[in-house]
Amino acid sequence: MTMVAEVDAPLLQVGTLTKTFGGFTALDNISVDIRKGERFGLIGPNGSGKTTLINCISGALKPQVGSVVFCGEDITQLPPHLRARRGIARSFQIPRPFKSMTVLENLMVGLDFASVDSRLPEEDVAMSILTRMGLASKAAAPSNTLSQVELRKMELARAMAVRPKLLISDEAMAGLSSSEVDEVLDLLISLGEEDITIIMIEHIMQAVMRFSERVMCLDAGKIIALGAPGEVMANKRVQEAYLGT
Ligand SMILES: Nc1ncnc2c1ncn2[C@@H]1O[C@H](COP(=O)(O)OP(=O)(O)OP(=O)(O)O)[C@@H](O)[C@H]1O
Repeated sequence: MTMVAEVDAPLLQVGTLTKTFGGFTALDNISVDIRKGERFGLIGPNGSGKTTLINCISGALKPQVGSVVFCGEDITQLPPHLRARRGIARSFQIPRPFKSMTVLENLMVGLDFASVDSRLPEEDVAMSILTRMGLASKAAAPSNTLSQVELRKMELARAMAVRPKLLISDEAMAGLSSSEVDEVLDLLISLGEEDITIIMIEHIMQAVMRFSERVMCLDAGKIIALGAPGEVMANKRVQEAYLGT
C-alpha cells in the first residue's frame, strides 16, 4: 500500500498559497497538485497572478501564507538555486543568452550552475541536449546569430541542462509564427513523454489546448477553473475573464 501511495504522490503540491504586495493580494489561497509527467497549462488575463505563482514555485518570491512541496519535501523556504538543484527549471519568455558565447558555451554555463553530476564530460552532455532540441548544427554559432525560434529552443535547452523534473515554460512561444509555435510545442510534448512535468504559461490558446492535459485559469489571484482544456475553455467565468464581459 505504501508503495502505491508513493507512486501516486503528486510531484508538486501547492497548498493554500497567498502572496500579497503591500495591501494588494496577487495570489489568494491557491491550492493545486500536479502529478509527475503532467503537461499543465496555466492561463489567465494579464495581471491575474500567473507569474507570481510561478515565482513562488521557483523561489523568486516567498508567499506570506501556504506551502510548496516538491517530491514530498517542503521547499517553501528554499532559495531558487537550491530548488533548481532539486529539479525545478524555468525557461523565460525573453531569452537571456550570454550573447558573446556560442550556443554550446551558453549551455555549459547552465550545467555548471546546476552542478550536474554526470559520468560524461560536460561538453558531451551539452551536445546531447542540443541534438535533442534540434540545435546541434548551431553549437558553434554565437548565440546572437540565432533566429527567434532558435533562441527559444536554446532557452529550453538551457533549462533542460539542469535535468529538471519540473520545467516551467513562461510564454516560450510569444511572437513566433504558427509553424514555429508547433515546432516548440512538439519539443515540449516530447519532453513530457520523458516524464518531465511541464507547467506552461501561455497566452496562445491554440497552443494551450494542444499541449495541456489539464488547464488552470487564474483571475485576480484566484483559481476560477481547473480541469480538461475543453472544459476550462467552455467555462463561462473563463470566457468572461478573457473577454471582459
Ligand atoms: N513585485 C511586485 N510588487 C507589486 N505588485 C506586483 C509585483 N509583482 C506582481 N505584482 C502585481 O500582482 C498582480 C499579478 O501579477 P503577475 O505578474 O503575477 O500577473 P500575470 O498573470 O503573470 O500577468 P501577465 O500575463 O501580464 O504576465 C499584478 O497586478 C501585478 O501588478
